[in-house]
Amino acid sequence: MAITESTTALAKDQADNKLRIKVCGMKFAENIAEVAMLEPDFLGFIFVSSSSRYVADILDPRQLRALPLNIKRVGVFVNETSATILRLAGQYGLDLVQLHGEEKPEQCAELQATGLPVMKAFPVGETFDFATLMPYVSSCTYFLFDTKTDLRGGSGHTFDWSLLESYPLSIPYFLAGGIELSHLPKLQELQLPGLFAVDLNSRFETAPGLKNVDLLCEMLLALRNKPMN
Ligand SMILES: O=C(O)c1ccccc1N[C@@H]1O[C@H](COP(=O)(O)O)[C@@H](O)[C@H]1O
Repeated sequence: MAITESTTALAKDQADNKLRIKVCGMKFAENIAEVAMLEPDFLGFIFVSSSSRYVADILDPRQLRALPLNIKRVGVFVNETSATILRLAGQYGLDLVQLHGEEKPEQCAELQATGLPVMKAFPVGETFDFATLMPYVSSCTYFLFDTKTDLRGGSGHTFDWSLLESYPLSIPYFLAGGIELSHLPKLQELQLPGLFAVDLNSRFETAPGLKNVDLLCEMLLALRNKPMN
């Protein structure tokens, strides 16, 4: 798919102004099929070998390619080469890649130029300097904000979401980091400019990569009709 087609297709997704939901860190075929029945907008797969959610040595790529088309497949990478990302994106039929390391704007641009949309993740500490985002504006379809910790991701910790109240850009973003069921009332009230999706991962697990389907079902049903902001 050419860059203009892929970004236009994703932009069309935003037309109804509904908050999107990504369930990340999926690993096991049966669990993936159960979670897919809940119809999240995005399912995420970790291609980082140091993660306990690493998927590449356990999941048959055909199972990922067989997911319903309305669920976008997101591959999560940390400081991986573009050649490897593109190879795995083709093999697993990824719709989008989430770059969770120190990837440069040039690499994001290189990947997007092939027609593969890029979501660049940024760690958020006690403060966040939005100027950090500027070099990435022309080379990313989405941003993702996750809690800054010693881990690369999947920490289970939240950050102060009110830091995003002054988000100054038009690029939509995913909110990540330790989101759990108890945050539901806060999420339902949340009004953040640019917020496009919430990302659910370790707080919905019974073991790394194994999601609690009942817990996710409760969260997805409650968030399904929430407007983005
Ligand atoms: O989940 C992982 O193991 C992981 C490893 C390396 C990079 C990113 C990873 N996960 C991402 O982390 C965020 C937040 O997860 P959590 O809710 O705090 O568990 C999420 O976007 C995952 O995609």
